[in-house]
Amino acid sequence: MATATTMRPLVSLALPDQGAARLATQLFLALVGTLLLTLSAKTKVVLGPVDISLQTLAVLLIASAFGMRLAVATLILYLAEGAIGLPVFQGTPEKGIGIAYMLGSTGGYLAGFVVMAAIAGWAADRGWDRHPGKLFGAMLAAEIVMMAMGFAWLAVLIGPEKSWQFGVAPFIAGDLIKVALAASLVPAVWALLPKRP
Ligand SMILES: O=C(O)CCCC[C@@H]1SC[C@@H]2NC(=O)N[C@@H]21
Repeated sequence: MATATTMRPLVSLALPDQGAARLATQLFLALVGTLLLTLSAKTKVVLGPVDISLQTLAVLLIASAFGMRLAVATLILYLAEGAIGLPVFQGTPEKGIGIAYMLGSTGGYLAGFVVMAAIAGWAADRGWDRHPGKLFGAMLAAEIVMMAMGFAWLAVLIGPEKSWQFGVAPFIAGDLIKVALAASLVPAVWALLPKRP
């Protein structure tokens, strides 16, 4: 149910108001979102147990364009595709597939993507996607939570020192740039759209 604090995210401009058409469009968007996530996972620089990729940028863009509910559904669909063995993740199929892969070195980030989408989508639902400063703050919080989850799981597997060395330190600068990019892009799209009453 909509509340007084709920604003419509970008995707609402393309969504039918109700009924089967709305559901079908949401399903289509979720599938397109998982394709984008797969492409972003494969756009990578190989480093070691965890590689550099564009996944955080994709998660943040999807979340701020879709809003919390559709973004979380999209991320869950993405994880489900991976769980049944589709090669949608950074290291699939070469480092394994399915649940076995998801319990490996990048499992914490994969779970973290869902929380990241929820935080950034929550901000978009409150109209923060129109303001670069507010959106940057929310996306930075989302990034920190996701990285903490990635770090914690990797620390269980290889210890905290190595987890910091291989799972956090190499990504700080690049991920900050992705956060800044996502936080600028979405408000810029809103600014280009004709003002609605
Ligand atoms: O196996 C996967 O598909 C998940 C890979 C997670 C990569 C993490 S996300 C945060 C950090 N930034 C990057 O560019 N790579 C790592």
